[in-house]
Amino acid sequence: MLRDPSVKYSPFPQVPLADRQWPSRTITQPPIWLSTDLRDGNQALIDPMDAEKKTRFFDLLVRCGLKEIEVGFPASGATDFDYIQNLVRSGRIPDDVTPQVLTQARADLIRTSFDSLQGARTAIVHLYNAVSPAWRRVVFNMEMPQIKQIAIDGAKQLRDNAARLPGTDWRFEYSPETFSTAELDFSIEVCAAVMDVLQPTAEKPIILNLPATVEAATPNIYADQIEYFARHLPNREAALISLHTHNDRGTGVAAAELGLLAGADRVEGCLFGNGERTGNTCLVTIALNMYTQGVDPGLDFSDIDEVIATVEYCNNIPVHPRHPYGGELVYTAFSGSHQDAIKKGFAARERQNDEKWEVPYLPIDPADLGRDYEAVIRVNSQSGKGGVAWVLEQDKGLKLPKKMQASFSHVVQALADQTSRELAADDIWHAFEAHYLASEAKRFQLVDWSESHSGPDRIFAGKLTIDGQTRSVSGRGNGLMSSVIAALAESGGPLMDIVDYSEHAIGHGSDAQAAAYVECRTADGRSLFGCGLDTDVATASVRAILSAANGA
Ligand SMILES: CC(=O)SCCNC(=O)CCNC(=O)[C@H](O)C(C)(C)COP(=O)(O)OP(=O)(O)OC[C@H]1O[C@@H](n2cnc3c(N)ncnc32)[C@H](O)[C@@H]1OP(=O)(O)O
Ligand SMILES: CC(C)C(=O)C(=O)O
Repeated sequence: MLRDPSVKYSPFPQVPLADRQWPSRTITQPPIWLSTDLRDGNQALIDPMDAEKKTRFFDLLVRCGLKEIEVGFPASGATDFDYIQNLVRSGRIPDDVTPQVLTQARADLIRTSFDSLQGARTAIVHLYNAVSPAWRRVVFNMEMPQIKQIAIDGAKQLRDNAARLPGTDWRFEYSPETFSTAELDFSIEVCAAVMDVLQPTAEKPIILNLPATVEAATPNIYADQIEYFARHLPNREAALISLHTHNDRGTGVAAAELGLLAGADRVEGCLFGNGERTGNTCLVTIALNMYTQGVDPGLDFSDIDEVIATVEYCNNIPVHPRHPYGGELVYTAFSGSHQDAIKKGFAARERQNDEKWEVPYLPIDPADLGRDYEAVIRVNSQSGKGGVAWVLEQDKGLKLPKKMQASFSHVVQALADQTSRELAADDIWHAFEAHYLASEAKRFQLVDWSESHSGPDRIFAGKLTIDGQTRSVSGRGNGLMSSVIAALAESGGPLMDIVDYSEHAIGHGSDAQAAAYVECRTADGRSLFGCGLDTDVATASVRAILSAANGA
């Protein structure tokens, strides 16, 4: 790296727009969406999609609600050309979906592009040529007037080919490629020249797509560029302004969002941000960002896992586990304070009377995307009692009292530190079983019991295994639990008092079980926690006392 990067790189200049309006606007309605997965996404893949993959992707895009889909670059070769022709002939393009194709501004390529769409009811042909200084100099070795002429000639080809194939309702899109690094007034001049040729109207507008072909500035600059363009373009009402951002600086989504504030009508992008280099703007993220602001994006990602599976299959690229909204880990908290807040958020939700979503650390309800709540909390060495309790509740229906949660969490923490890995629900359950529930290794185990009354007292008569020997024990108290404690004390067990008791049902009907929890205090002031599970609630509480005694 250079000590002084300014010898090699220059800061991006400001846009001369003193009275910019976009910063005080909000997005209140969705744009027109175009998916370029089958074109910009596809051209960036190691192995571009074959017809089978393109078909699967196309069908997915239709299911997600895309109404404009860039299906390929027909002049690139037979793979795309044949796919597009077959797509048109197959009848699988719904009436409300418009296919779009991209072409360079070269007469033969434009002709091929039109031919690929022959027979389509309606279609968009998208023409591009780069307009920025570096491309003019390096790629084309041309001055501004010649670059403008490429666009004008291309527009004439669009017009003439549309006249050649009148069976289709043709629409046109023009991209001044590299718009965001070009002189704004020149982009406007070129777009206006293209409009002069194609004569769009408010009823049949041209799409002017303004790409950040390579993202080179902060998103506010892109927004300024869009607002400037929209305010200075002649005959603005005859154009739909479209955004096409790339993610080179990691702000492709932000740029598109600010571009919408700046007055754009349409957004081009790819699912999960596939595309050249760092990718195109992610349509899933922008759409769901709107959704979480209460704006219906008009795209349906309610089965996000199906979307991911198809996208990963077709692109042969995994969706990153931290990708917004879709990533495997984006609704998962491992850390204790997040888990505590999420658990409280879900508990508060059960008590509230409306749908408003206010679960801390979860910006969207995972259920809206077809995800369940199982993965929202996972346990490792960073976790806390709330997380452990959540997993036991989700997995086994156990609702541990708060102090017992804290006590058991030490057991789990030790296990996580020892194993240095995530603990699965099964690991946690086995630790709980080993710690609280009956097992061969426990000192006191229940075999059978009965209860009788003597005046105000209760008399517990139990058959227990104590230190491996089956023995009959009995105890007297003013309730069942105190009589069990008395029986234990007379049989070599600890002297304890009950400090806290709770119980709840697990499940419903004849399969229901009772869970009982006790906190006992020993003569020397220690707290012992116990849990008992049984189909009978009284037996569950007897087991809970024995469980606490086993902890002594
Ligand atoms: C920003 C983007 O994503 S743009 C889309 C890019 N996508 C693709 O390129 C995928 C499909 N492309 C292809 O299959 C091929 O590149 C083709 C069929 C388009 C063209 O193939 P070829 O002519 O063999 O090669 P190539 O792409 O290198 O052509 C470069 C020539 O086109 C010119 N050119 C580049 N872009 C354009 C344009 N938009 N309009 C007119 N001419 C252009 C270049 O200046 C260069 O001209 P030169 O040969 O006189 O120097
Ligand atoms: C052709 C245009 C729209 C493009 O893909 C880009 O500039 O990134």
